[in-house]
Amino acid sequence: MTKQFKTLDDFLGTHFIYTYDNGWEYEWYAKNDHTADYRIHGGMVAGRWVTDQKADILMLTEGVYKVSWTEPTGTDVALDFMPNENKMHGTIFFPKWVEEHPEITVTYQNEHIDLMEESREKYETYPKLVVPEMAKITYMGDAGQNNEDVISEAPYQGMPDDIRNGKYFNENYQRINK
Ligand SMILES: C=Cc1ccc(O)cc1
Repeated sequence: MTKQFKTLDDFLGTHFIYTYDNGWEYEWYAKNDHTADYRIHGGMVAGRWVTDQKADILMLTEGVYKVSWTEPTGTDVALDFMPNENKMHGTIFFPKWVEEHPEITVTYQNEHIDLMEESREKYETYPKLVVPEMAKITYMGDAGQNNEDVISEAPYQGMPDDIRNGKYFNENYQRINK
């Protein structure tokens, strides 16, 4: 994708893959002006995926976007995207229990909201683990808003490469192998 990002509308509907400087690889989709979907390919909670997470999404200045939300696990997230520079910055605030039991969160969260809410009561919250990292954006795709095909299955080994190599979506940004 070579477009210059100028407005909030330029950002909404964009699908990203990026690698944090600590090596964690994430995939994130601006589904609409108040919703995000994501998949985690590498790092402490690799394998986790989430759709329809409510988020606050705004443009801070031309081409710079801020996204923040709080999750059923108690994890808080603040992301800053600078797509014109192929960079973003993310800060993840993990409750202590996610650091100690990451495996509980490695699933399609939407089908296990009760378990996330039970776990955040059962285990400890503090001290939180704060992970602030810069990331390099390795893929951007214009998926359009409210595209349910973007994040529609669990992550698998090689998925980011399939997406980057044009093997995952057709010309209408629909998933090829359904
Ligand atoms: C915990 C979720 C999460 C999603 C995207 C991202 O870049 C960081 C955290």
